[in-house]
Amino acid sequence: MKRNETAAAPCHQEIVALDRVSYAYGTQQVLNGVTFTARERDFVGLIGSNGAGKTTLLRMIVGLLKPQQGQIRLFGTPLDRFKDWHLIGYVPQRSHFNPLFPATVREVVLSGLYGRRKLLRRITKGDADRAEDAMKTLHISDLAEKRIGALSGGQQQRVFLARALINNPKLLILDEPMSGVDSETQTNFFHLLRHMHQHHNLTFLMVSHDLEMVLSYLGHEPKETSGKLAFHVRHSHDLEDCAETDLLHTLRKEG
Ligand SMILES: Nc1ncnc2c1ncn2[C@@H]1O[C@H](COP(=O)(O)OP(=O)(O)OP(=O)(O)O)[C@@H](O)[C@H]1O
Repeated sequence: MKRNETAAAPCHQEIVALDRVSYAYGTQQVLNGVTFTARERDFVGLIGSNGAGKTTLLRMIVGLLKPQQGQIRLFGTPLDRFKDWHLIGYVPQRSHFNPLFPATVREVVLSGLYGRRKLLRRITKGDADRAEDAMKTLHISDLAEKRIGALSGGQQQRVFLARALINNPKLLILDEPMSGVDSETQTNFFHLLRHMHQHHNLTFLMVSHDLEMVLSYLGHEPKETSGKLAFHVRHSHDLEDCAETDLLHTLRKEG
């Protein structure tokens, strides 16, 4: 199939397109004909009550579940042919993380570099430098040797964000990144995301329960709804051109 050619200015390429996507677990229909497009530099908040199908949708977008009907395109390419996974950073739900996992912060951040088929690749000097950069950017360099399970919730969030940013992605997917941490940590983390959205060429797709903070940025009126899911969207126009930026370096320069 050809690249999707819907009207898109050079900086507003289609990033994620859901075209009548449906999914059922057995007889339980969870998603029914979901249609939505996220364009470059949109910040999309995916809001819905417990069981609305948010996680199911994210799992389909990252290729872990296959839609039973409909199609998903990433960066204009149908999902079953999409290979550029380095363009996508993923921040998982912290509650899915096993606190006994025996890895250091540096190892967790480095693991973001491994593409799906590169698990056995050797770590190059460039990889190591990139990890140091990501940790500096997120102010977690002093935690590099600590076991991830020994950190506070807010510190763990930063580690997972550093891991997601290590490849300089174009799309950042976050699954309830602010759950289970205190409100000050939530606010700081969201400010960091907002800053990244306003100043960098990044698209966000975030599942969240923290409605007030998120909706005050994205607006209370959803752009689209589908079943019990609502897509709240804010677009950033800060960058005047489409120049590529090295996210980690520019973020760090901004302090
Ligand atoms: N592996 C599975 N097998 C069977 N049913 C499932 C499975 N995963 C999810 N479900 C069911 O599908 C529905 C949607 O689940 P999903 O996790 O996608 O919702 P959600 O919107 O992310 O919910 P929450 O806000 O509680 O995380 C729920 O009723 C859930 O019980």
